[in-house]
Amino acid sequence: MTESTPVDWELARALAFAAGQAAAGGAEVIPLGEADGRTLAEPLRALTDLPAFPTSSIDGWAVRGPAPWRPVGRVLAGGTPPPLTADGDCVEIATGAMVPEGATALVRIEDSATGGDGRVTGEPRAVPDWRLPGEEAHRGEELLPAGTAVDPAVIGVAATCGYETLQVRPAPRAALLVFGDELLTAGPPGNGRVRDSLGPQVPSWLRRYGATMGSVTGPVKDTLDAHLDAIRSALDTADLVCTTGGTMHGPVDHLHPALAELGAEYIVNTVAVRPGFPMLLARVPGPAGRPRFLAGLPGNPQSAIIALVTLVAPLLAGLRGRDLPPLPQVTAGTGIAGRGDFTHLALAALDSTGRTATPVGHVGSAMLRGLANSHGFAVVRPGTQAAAGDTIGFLPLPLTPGERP
Ligand SMILES: Nc1nc2c(c(=O)[nH]1)N[C@H]1C(S)=C(S)[C@@H](COP(=O)(O)OP(=O)(O)OC[C@H]3O[C@@H](n4cnc5c(N)ncnc54)[C@H](O)[C@@H]3O)O[C@H]1N2
Ligand code: MOO
Repeated sequence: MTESTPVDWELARALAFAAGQAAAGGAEVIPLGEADGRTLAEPLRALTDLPAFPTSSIDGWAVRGPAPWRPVGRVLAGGTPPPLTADGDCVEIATGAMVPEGATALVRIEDSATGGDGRVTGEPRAVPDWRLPGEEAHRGEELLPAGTAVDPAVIGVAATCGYETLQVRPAPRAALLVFGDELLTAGPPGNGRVRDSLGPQVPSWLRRYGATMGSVTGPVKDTLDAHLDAIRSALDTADLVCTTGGTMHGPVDHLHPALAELGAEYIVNTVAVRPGFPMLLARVPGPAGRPRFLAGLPGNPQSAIIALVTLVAPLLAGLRGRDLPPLPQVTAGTGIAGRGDFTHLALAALDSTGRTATPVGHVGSAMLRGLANSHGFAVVRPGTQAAAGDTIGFLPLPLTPGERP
């Protein structure tokens, strides 16, 4: 049986992040429309001045010299107008159209009048109604640094600049293996059997942490051979294999023996955190020398999620070229007990300001009800306890703002 000293919780996060960073992929080129959630592998630079040409921001007239003006043509968005060569000439112009060379002002249609002789009069506004080249960005200017998280707005800026593709970090590919002969995959629990609650939820958490989800397999039979086969086959295509259950040393807990058989090297083997301490993260030799990872999530469902937020989230952040987000500081809404030498992660809900965290109920390690009512975990460090009003760390779940009241 493998005995190990539990690693401090903050150190465990840092080790997982560093392991991910060290194994992060280079760059790949993907179409803009597929880039949401990726990380820029190189800075995003303006390919031209932005706007790229003097652009009308109104519908009206581009005029030259003093009024009245004689209309000599029309320029629509998308066209390249001939220059206005003589004072007293104007062209009708549409919003978004290129302002002709020689124009001295733009006059809004509603600020103009056309006389019986067809000549136009009117007053330009004090603030010019056109956008100058380079107003938003100059050609070659860095708009966003490498390491920027790609979101829809970043995709929009890239499109504005004229990009069709982006150089981004590869998305880590994850697979999930669920261990436990006692698990049911359908119907209500009873007669010694429980429903697998991790197979259905862990892939969605992994996606929220930026992984591309591959196979989900289970329940895998409780034999060492079945574990080995399942892990080997998952490692064929995944950068990260998450397993659930079997992290302890019971009669049918085969994870540690399987890791030994695979020649895995522990990055973290048990963490000084409650709940969730039997969690582990290992590096497994992969084909073509590419590092692969196995995260062993404990079987108790809340403990499995704590292992995800503790080890898997930082690992994936490192693999994706992201930073490890610092823990926000919040105020404890009530007292929260410490757990001796271990860090206590207490499921908690934030108030509407997001600044006060109050523990919720139903938080046993075998329960999930508290998780579904929380925004994350209040962090009570070893040897401490929190009193109401104390400032403590808070580890958020990957929920979008407003998703959970
Ligand atoms: N002698 C000791 N036994 C245990 C200790 C200990 O310190 N000494 N620690 C307990 C703690 S803490 C945890 S956490 C669990 C972790 O055990 P495993 O990772 O080996 O998990 P299993 O034994 O396979 O399962 C534990 C528990 O969780 C249920 N389970 C498993 N998978 C699922 C799933 N996909 N969906 C729902 N429920 C699941 C399983 O039925 C068990 O009830 O070890 C303790 N034991
Ligand atoms: O720490 Mo276990 O992980 O209590 O459920």
